[in-house]
Amino acid sequence: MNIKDHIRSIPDFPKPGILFYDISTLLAHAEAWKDAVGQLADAVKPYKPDVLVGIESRGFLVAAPLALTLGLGFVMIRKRGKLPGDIITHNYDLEYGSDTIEIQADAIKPGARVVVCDDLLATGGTMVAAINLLRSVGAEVVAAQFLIELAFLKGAEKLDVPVNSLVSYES
Ligand SMILES: O=P(O)(O)OC[C@H]1O[C@H](OP(=O)(O)OP(=O)(O)O)[C@H](O)[C@@H]1O
Ligand SMILES: Nc1ncnc2[nH]cnc12
Repeated sequence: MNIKDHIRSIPDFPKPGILFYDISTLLAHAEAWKDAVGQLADAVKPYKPDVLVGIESRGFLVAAPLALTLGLGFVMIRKRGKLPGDIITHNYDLEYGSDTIEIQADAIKPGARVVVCDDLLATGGTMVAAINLLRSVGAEVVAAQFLIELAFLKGAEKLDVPVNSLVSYES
């Protein structure tokens, strides 16, 4: 199964000059998606995680089925103001402006081995922020797992954990 055959690229979204890699077509194809989740499971298993974390929102689509497949719990990192109860917040800078992500304070046991999952690695800013947030609650981040890596943006160079992706694009 070639996963790239099920990913659609759409030019000029969300703005002119950006090529958007759309996973809707992969998600809609049960056989291809099952195969992709199996490949993700094979990639993540060697890190022996205690728990998987997904980054809102497309990261949830990757982390939740993967956690079920591996028999692990799944924890959400969400954007500002979405999580109830005691929350730990992390603010981070973007090219223009800033953003905030959050996790529930009791979601991760101190020292837990965590693999963080997202659908796509672009500049790496989102994953750097997620790793910093997880470390602030005592997680041991053992890997970052993606479905897609936009290798030409060199986001992996910003990450100080092992980085895995199922498919990579050079432009
Ligand atoms: O490596 P980066 O440059 O940080 O970009 C990658 C992030 O961008 C996308 O999320 P988006 O903010 O579009 O949110 P969504 O998942 O809710 O669509 C994608 O799902 C990653 O989380
Ligand atoms: N080019 C892209 N395609 C899909 N999702 C993205 N998230 C950030 N950059 C993206």
